[in-house]
Amino acid sequence: MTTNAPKSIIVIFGATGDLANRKLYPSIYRLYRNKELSEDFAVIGVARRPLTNDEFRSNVRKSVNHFEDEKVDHDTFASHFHYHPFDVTDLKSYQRLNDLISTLDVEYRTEGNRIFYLAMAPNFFGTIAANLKSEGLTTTKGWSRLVIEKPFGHNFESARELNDQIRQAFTEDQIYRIDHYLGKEMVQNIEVIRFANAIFEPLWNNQFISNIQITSSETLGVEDRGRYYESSGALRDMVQNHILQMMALLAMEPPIKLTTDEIRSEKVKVLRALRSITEEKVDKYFVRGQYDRGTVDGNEINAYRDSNSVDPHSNTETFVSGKLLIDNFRWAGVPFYIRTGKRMKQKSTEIVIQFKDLPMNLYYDKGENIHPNLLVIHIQPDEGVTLHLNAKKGDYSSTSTPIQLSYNNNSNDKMNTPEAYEVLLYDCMRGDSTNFTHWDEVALSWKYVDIISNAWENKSSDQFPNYESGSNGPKDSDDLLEKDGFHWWSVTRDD
Ligand SMILES: NC(=O)C1=CN([C@@H]2O[C@H](COP(=O)(O)OP(=O)(O)OC[C@H]3O[C@@H](n4cnc5c(N)ncnc54)[C@H](OP(=O)(O)O)[C@@H]3O)[C@@H](O)[C@H]2O)C=CC1
Ligand SMILES: O=C1O[C@H](COP(=O)(O)O)[C@@H](O)[C@H](O)[C@H]1O
Repeated sequence: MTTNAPKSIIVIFGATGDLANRKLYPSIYRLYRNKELSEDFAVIGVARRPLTNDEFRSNVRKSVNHFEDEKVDHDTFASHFHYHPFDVTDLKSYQRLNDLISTLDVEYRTEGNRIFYLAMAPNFFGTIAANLKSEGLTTTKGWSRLVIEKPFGHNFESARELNDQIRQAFTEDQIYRIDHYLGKEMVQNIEVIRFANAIFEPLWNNQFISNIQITSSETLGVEDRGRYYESSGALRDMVQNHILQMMALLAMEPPIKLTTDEIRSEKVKVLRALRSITEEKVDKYFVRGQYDRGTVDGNEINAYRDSNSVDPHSNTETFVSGKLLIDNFRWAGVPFYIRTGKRMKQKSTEIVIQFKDLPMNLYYDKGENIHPNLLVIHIQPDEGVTLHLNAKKGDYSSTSTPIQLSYNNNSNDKMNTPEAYEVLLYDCMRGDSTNFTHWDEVALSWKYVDIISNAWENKSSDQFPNYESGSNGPKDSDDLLEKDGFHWWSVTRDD
């Protein structure tokens, strides 16, 4: 991060909600504490409930009170926050919001710069964007930007409709579609590992890589989001966005420059090269699962179907694994296996790149079990990289043993690793949209995922629930790789 702190007013729609309190206020606090945000910033919170400025500031202070940082005066920090209650569907209220922005613009010297952050249910996105435009809030002497939370649509058609609505009010370069995985330190590190190291890029292709595995497992269940999750499921919730984004970063060609447009254009090419499957073949390439009761971290867990706001006969998947193929020169024949699920054994996001075996390995002749070379990118909770190699055992024999070269980002500088939302907010203020998703990426991802979700919607599973809470998902997911002669590399510490 540079120290060139941008000046702006951030208007948060949904200011009393979970996302604002749990993620956005702490992120703004950390930017402020790290002096990445100048004193010239103001936040306007919008929601319906009738709070005073003081009550709102007190809520903001509560959301950051776990930072016991003596260098920061929490009252001074909270004094930058202002509350403006109204129903976002009420067109008349936008004029008053505009007046408040103009007043604060002078007070905080923010030079007309405005960020509109839509931390609200997606059915409001289009209305808010249209109202901002029609009431003149997007016309300013500085810049105005729109940050949109997920989900961006429910399928390609609804995403296109939403995009058309938003594009009536904002240009593509003013729109920042959040995918919080793109703000994670080690996801951003994929490009650096690939393009700043001479040893990997020459091997990064189908001649040397046998398969790539992306796993994002969670121990949490659907919590109190049953209503949203019932209409989403793991495929829309995690695969359409986070998983396909990580895959695109792993598979893209080196961009000619590290600019937003060049990187995006390479990612788009990967998504275009994804081999589309027909509805009939979905079950050959994808496995779905739903958690049953079980034990996670020593706690007894109920089945998904027993969660709040979930249909007791629900057919929603809480687990997906799949085999993706990319039809281009670099990746022809290399499966990308993906896996994500709730209530699994461990919270972990990891990428494993498995290299092909040597054409003739002299140690096989000696009956030794040579471990394949793996490059593991640990996204979370551990952050780092491990390279699995073989070396001589430290004894008098000449036998080999697997060894690991590890870099652990957490142990180096854990306290300073920025939160994903913090990085993304900061990027938005600087006008850098590299780590946000372009419409073309969203559209292609939906088109790919729609075929799978249509197939599953047309044919309900008669096997749900099919994995125990606290496990690594259904057995079919293991079989998916076994058919190809592979297996999932473990993401759990105690396996
Ligand atoms: N929570 C999370 O961890 C994540 C959330 N998201 C996305 O972020 C968005 C917000 O989620 P979340 O914070 O959980 O939702 P919440 O339900 O917790 O918050 C919704 C907010 O919208 C306000 N609101 C609702 N209706 C209106 C209205 N008509 N006019 C003005 N304000 C209104 C509510 O305040 P009031 O009732 O006072 O009006 C509240 O502040 C969603 O799109 C979600 O998918 C994405 C990733 C993670
Ligand atoms: O977008 C989402 O992501 C979270 C997982 O995020 P992580 O940063 O904790 O890995 C997931 O729980 C949620 O269902 C989904 O909407």
